[in-house]
Amino acid sequence: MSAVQGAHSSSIGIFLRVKPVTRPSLGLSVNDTDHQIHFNLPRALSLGPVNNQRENYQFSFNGVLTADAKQEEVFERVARNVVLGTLEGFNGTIFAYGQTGSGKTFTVTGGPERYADRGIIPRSISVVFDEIAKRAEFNFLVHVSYLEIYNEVGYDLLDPDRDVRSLEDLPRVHVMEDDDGAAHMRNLSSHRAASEEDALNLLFLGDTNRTISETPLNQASSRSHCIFTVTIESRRPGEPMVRRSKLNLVDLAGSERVSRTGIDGGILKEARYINLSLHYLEQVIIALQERSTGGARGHVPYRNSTMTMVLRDSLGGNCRTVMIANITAQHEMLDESISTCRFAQRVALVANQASDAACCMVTINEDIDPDVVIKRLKVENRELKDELRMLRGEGEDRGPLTADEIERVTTQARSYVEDPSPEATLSFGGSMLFINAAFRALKQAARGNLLVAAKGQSLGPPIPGSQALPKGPPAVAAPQEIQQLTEQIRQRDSEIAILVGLVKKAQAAGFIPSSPATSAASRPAPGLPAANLVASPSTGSPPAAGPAPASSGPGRQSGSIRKSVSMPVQSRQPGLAASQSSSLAATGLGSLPSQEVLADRSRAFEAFRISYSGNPVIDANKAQLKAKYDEAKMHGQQVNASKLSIEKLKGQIDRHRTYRSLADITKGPIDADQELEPDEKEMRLHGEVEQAKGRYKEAFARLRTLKSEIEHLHRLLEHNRQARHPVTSSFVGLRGRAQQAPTTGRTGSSGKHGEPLGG
Ligand SMILES: Nc1ncnc2c1ncn2[C@@H]1O[C@H](COP(=O)(O)OP(=O)(O)OP(=O)(O)O)[C@@H](O)[C@H]1O
Repeated sequence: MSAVQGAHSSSIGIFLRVKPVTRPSLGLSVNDTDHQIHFNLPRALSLGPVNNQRENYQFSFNGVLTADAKQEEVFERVARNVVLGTLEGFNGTIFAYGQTGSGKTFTVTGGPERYADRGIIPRSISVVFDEIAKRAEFNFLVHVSYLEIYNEVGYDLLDPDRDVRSLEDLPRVHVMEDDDGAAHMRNLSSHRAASEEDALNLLFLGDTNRTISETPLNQASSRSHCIFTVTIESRRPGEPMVRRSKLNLVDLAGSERVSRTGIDGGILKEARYINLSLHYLEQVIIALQERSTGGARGHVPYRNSTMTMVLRDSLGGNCRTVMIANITAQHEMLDESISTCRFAQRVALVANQASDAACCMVTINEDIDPDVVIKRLKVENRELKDELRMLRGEGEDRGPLTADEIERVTTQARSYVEDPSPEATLSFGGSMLFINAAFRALKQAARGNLLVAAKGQSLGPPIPGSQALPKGPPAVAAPQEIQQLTEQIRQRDSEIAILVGLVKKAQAAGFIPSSPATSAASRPAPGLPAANLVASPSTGSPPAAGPAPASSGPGRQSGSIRKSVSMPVQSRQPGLAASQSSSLAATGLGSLPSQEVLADRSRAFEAFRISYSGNPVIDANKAQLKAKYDEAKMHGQQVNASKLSIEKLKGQIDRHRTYRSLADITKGPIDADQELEPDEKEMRLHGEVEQAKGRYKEAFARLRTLKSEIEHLHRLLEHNRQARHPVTSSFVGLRGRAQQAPTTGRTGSSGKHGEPLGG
């Protein structure tokens, strides 16, 4: 017998994710093509919450992620659209539901070991900032908050000022409801994240607080809910309309129920939730499901628990919501997996927003920003006052026009005269000062024309403050002038070639990392032979091949190098080496000895290296920096190893407690609210967890210190280079860019949420 339940007309998307196990149950088969999962239970296993007579169960989802699905696929199929929606102003929620150990945290946050294991949160952060970079026409503001709810109490995971040792050290958050029933978190901090790295650092801080604050008895990761929220605000510059949206990424507590069997073994009841608030979540879902399917249920019991209040907008509200049902393919867990699938089917029947919402009725959250409107009205007000004053013929309370203003008026008047279009206008607002200056400029133009007509007879001196308007076609530069300029350009190219050579040498010597910018810079501009970039510095003569100077080509890289190198301008005459040498000497490089040395780039660089007085200091700093990096790597490995061992131990504790709960049940009726006291084995495991945490904290604290020491050393190095050697600041600029490239990409993701990886 089988039961098929549909999931396709819902506005809450449901996805199934199956966690890989070494020996998957034969009673479970997943079909990714029709998005279904089948359970086939032998009668003997039909215990616990599983229905008494049925052996086959079948559930449909919007998508099924099999055990071999990678984190990237999960993000693309489940999360990307929701995340993109938040950039358009739609609220979004993604929540993971499933029993303890089924892979919720792995799915939402990610695994601690490999970069590829990053979960939905760090990937969403990347997408948010990538998309922001693409939308230059908008101004964005991103804020992050991280809330943990344990035993109905909310805790702020992002308080940077506290030394967190237990959950109680975290600031408490209170959920308040306004008149419209919307939930507001009092005391939950919200942090500005200006970049992906900022947001990843906040995630890392929250996860660290989450790990450290667990106490042996609360088992917080399994029994608490965590909600990472990204708030996005966007507007076009100067426009009053502002869009605000929220992305909630939710890792729910373990959903397992302790089940019990009636005396006759036939009647099965759900007896006890490990977490009561999930029971209330189910109540809310049932009420919403009844309401969505036209049932009589009017009241939705959101207020019964903190978590349902927080998620109120995501369930039956104005939000694009997706649920991930995490199950494990382990045979012993099939009853819990069926229970998770069944819950997902209920969720799939909930329609968000209005009752007529068969499809997504979620609305964009747009508001008028009163600040912008006020600013605009003030400007309008000022303009109107000016106009009024002009119409009344009142004087302007300012002095005469400045030379720049007169120049601007004259230029505008000239463009006006030159514009053949009958629609051309000349406007200076209400200012009589400007209008008069424009008249003077026009008069001058008219007199100029008369002058031409009168064959060169002047009508008098030009009007002070105005410029003669052009009387003919623009002057063509003299051939000598062109030649002189071409010569200057060639000399510049030679200077650049020398500096590019120096940069390469500096890279080879480990001064600066090689960057695409420098290597691209050393390539010739398109259409130019390579010889163009390595012209002989001793003569400053043009390169043998390639008649066009580098600057005339469209090579953008060459142009950018030119900008970043601050060479003195005097070297307009032949004899580059002399001017080059003096300019270098002026910057602390010492003088480059001769044209002969300069002709050989390796010798020139060596001369530069030796003459550079700051060298030993830099070398010492570099050695120190390397030592710090080595140490950081070691502590990074320690942090990861401790984290892994904490997770393993927690898994053991969970399993041990589950066995004990089941053993209790077989002995007779149990009190649903009574906590299991830890036994000897559990206490021992908790002790080991505490030790691992100690190691984790110690290594993490050292890492933190090292981070600031490393940053400090980097600053010192940059300072040394820039202060002593302004010319090489262009190298530093290149180096800075080369360093930034990876940071803006994935710095924070070198491990789980940016924590360092051992490797
Ligand atoms: N898809 C997966 N691939 C590889 N490892 C996984 C996968 N899913 C989970 N794991 C591993 O299984 C273990 C338990 O997973 P996880 O902590 O994510 O479970 P959970 O459902 O969040 O448990 P809890 O309710 O206790 O928080 C972790 O070591 C995790 O790295």
